[in-house]
Amino acid sequence: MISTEKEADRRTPVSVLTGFLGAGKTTLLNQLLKEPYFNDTAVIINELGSIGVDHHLVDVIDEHTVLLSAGCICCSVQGELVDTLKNLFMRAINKEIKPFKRVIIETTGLAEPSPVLYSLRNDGFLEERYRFDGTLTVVDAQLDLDAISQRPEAAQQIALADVIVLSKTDLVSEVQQAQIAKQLVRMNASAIQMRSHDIAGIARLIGQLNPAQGGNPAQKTMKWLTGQAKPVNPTTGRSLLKPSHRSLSEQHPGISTFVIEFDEPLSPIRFFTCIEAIQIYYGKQVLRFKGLVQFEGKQNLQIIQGVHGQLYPVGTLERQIDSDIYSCLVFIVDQVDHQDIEEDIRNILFNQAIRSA
Ligand SMILES: Nc1nc2c(ncn2[C@@H]2O[C@H](COP(=O)(O)OP(=O)(O)OP(=O)(O)O)[C@@H](O)[C@H]2O)c(=O)[nH]1
Repeated sequence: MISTEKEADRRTPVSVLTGFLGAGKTTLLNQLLKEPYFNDTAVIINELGSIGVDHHLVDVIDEHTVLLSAGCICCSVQGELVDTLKNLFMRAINKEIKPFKRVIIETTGLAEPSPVLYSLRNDGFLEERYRFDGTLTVVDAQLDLDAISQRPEAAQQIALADVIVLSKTDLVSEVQQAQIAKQLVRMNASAIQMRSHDIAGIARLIGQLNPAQGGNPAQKTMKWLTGQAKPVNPTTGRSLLKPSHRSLSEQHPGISTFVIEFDEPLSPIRFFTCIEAIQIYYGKQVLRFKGLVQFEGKQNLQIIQGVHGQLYPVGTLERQIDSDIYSCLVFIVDQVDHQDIEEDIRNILFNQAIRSA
């Protein structure tokens, strides 16, 4: 019965890939896009910073990859998302791009996924052509879930998940994995739990969740959408279904993002000394930083990734990018003055001094 209904629905499925800052969304997306099944996938990447980095980190960049930058789909760029979905459809119809069979939207780490659902259901053009397929939420297995769930965005992403993908399981013990899995069940009992290394298993789920046809366990999401449950943010009491059109700082109090650009190659020793000092000095106030950095003596840009105080192994961007940027670092911080941190970074990098505490 369900499969007949599924066959009847020819609309393009739209899956939302979400998860808190640095959880591993882009890493998972890259792995999924390597699967032949995902060849005909349109990807929409939403980034907070005014200079996007993530789209450079996605390995398969083609005409189907669209960047929505400088805002969060749950705040300022919701209209842009609607236009992007319309444009993709029209460009495929007009044979400007190859037809695509599914869409994956990678949200920012601060996004509440529900406004995406709102957009799909409240725009006649989109509703006829696209169907919401479900939300995959990536959760970093290293994180202290009690602490992270204090952030309303993170709690929301987990609560709305149809599939929870536990990432970085290689960095924690089996016991810790079992503990976090139990905690996640308490936060969302209906979501399917997967491990991020099970790419084939995750791939099989995408496009098949289809909450509207009851084929998926995340009834909660659909109840929220259809008004059978009260769709409010448990922390703020704010409706989850209305688009907010608020700025980043209004929507996510205390959190802000900024970009530091460098117009000369950096000394790697100074750079890593600087990052360590900044992490010690600002601690958990630096939620996330990432960037592309040109080091002295290196031909390719290096990929820098930091998540909640942890610097990840540096990667190399194998291809050249068409950009005016020499090196840039995007920071997402909580209650930090941008000028202070930028001054500290430039001081350590170029003058070897830091403000006293
Ligand atoms: N060891 C390990 N590292 C991982 C895993 N998944 C992601 N990472 C690393 O975690 C860092 C952040 O990963 P991303 O995929 O960029 O995270 P994200 O959720 O896309 O980040 P934002 O878009 O900034 O919120 C990178 O350095 C990844 O290499 C994993 O399963 N194991």
